[in-house]
Amino acid sequence: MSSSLRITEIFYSLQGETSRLGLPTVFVRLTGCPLRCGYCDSAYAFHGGKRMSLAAILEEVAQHGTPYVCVTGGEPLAQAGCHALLTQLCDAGFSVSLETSGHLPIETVDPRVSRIVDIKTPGSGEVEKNLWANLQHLTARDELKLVLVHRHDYEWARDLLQDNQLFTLCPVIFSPVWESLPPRDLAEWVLADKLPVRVQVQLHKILWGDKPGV
Ligand SMILES: C[S@@+](CC[C@H](N)C(=O)[O-])C[C@H]1O[C@@H](n2cnc3c(N)ncnc32)[C@H](O)[C@@H]1O
Ligand SMILES: Nc1nc2[nH]cc(C(=O)O)c2c(=O)[nH]1
Ligand code: SF4
Ligand SMILES: [Mg+2]
Repeated sequence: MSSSLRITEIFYSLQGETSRLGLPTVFVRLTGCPLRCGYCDSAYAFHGGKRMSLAAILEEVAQHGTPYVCVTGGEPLAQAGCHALLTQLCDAGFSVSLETSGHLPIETVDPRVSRIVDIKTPGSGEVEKNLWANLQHLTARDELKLVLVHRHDYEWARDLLQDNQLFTLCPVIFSPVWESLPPRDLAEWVLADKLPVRVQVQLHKILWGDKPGV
């Protein structure tokens, strides 16, 4: 049934990631994910959730009275109805971003949406799930994100970006796995290599800790 979606949570917080960092934002977290990244901070969204109609989701989002909406999960694109949700949010005038694992096709996403496409690293345990064809669909309004577990992930990401000229497609974010890779180490590696990437630490976890609903 594509006119409803399974939803883990809808909440209002500061955007903690991407170039929209710090903006008051409504988050819609869709339930379910076909991947199992070892570091996942949203495993509570793998199962359960509440089935909601698109109209009910739109209504709850609108109640927060803020223009920025981030659709995430779980893996949002794993539910077919996600596309209609994204389009309806854009039609309603919201500025919409989508957090996706890069495992499912992004080219059918409404072009008004800013697509934040994760490239899964070896340290995630899910590197073989990357859908490399997605890279050819990225535009300047999208962002590439690499969440890094350790130095080996950093070198893998750096070499991938350099060998394939990925810096030119869209902004690139390097983010350390929370309380695993020290952010200062990542910062110093990027400075030493002079990489044109943005090092980003999850703002909401600095403010409120690692928990649902923030
Ligand atoms: C929970 S995922 C949901 C969207 C999608 N499944 C994905 O992986 O992009 C949202 C973002 O959080 C990142 N993330 C998950 N756990 C993390 C952690 N422990 N530390 C840093 N980033 C994390 C993911 O890599 C992804 O960029
Ligand atoms: N504040 C806040 N910002 C976020 N940006 C992306 C998130 C996500 O879980 O995808 C997230 C989240 O969970 N909380
Ligand atoms: S793809 Fe995203 S939601 Fe799924 S396990 Fe990985 S980080 Fe978690
Ligand atoms: Mg999160």
